[in-house]
Amino acid sequence: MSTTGTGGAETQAPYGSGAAQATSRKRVRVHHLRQMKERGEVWPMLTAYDMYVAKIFDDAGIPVMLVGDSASNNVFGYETSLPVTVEELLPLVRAVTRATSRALIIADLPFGSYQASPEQALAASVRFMKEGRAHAVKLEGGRHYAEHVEALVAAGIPVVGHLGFTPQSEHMLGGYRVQGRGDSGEEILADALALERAGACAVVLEMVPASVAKRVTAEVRMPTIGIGAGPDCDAQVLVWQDMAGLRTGSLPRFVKQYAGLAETLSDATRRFAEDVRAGTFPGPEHCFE
Ligand SMILES: Nc1nc(=O)c2c([nH]1)NC[C@@H]1CN(c3ccc(C(=O)N[C@@H](CCC(=O)O)C(=O)O)cc3)CN21
Ligand SMILES: CC(C)C(=O)C(=O)O
Ligand SMILES: [Mg+2]
Repeated sequence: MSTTGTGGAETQAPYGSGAAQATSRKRVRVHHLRQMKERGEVWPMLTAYDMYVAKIFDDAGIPVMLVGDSASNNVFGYETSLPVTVEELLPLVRAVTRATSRALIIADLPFGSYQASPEQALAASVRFMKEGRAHAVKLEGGRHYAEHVEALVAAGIPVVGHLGFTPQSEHMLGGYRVQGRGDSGEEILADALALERAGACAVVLEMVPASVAKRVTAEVRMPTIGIGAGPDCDAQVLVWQDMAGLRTGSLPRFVKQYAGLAETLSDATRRFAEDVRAGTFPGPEHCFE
């Protein structure tokens, strides 16, 4: 059932440069991630937590979205990543998968839902795949989670790893700090290789020196997804509210703002409030006879 050109459905990634990107309607699958790496195609990724936003990203050609445990901060208003639960994240995952038709949707396993054992990781991941309709899960950690990754992969669940600054371990890491400087860069590479051997399909590298990310990217076959990890990763991810300027105040150095949604929404809100107070909304065109 070949669809396009020379590649056919098995080898032609649904996204990519040129015509394939504009025309394909197929859902991205995990094997496409490695294909994009092999072709040298760098891809964009964003977090998403709800329907309208996920649909905009899907239509804009974002091939992979993450329903991050960063919903803890950016949806639920907790101070850190730690409090958010599977119960809180599941409906967000479900909304994002329901709202999209092309992007691959990754569910982030929250703190406490997988660390205890491969069995615990499997139980949480099955919920995200089954109830959330996610296409892959992500967990934080390196070689110590190789058995967890193996158990998930054996169950048919694609797994993304996450190394460098891992927010669920902020108390162990001593805050929001760059990881892998100096000799510890080797540890990150060793962890990435352990995850790959265990069957991970990609790995997030968060706040590591660009040189370390470049080296890891060269030495693993799975794609690396950078956030504060320099330009040589196979993909780049940002939290969408950071990218779009909905979150204001002091931002991490790795963020680039592409819009000012906070200001736009604040202006709209003030004008609505003004109109209501002045009696100029609703007008006749908003009323029924
Ligand atoms: N909105 C949002 N964006 C994120 O990138 C994000 C979340 N939330 N929540 C979960 C984690 C936490 N992350 C963070 C949080 C803070 C810094 C930060 O303050 N970075 C500073 C200090 C770095 C340093 O001192 O070395 C920076 O300037 O980058 C970085 C990543 C990344 N994740
Ligand atoms: C920043 C990304 C990689 C993440 O883990 C999250 O949003 O939770
Ligand atoms: Mg996360």
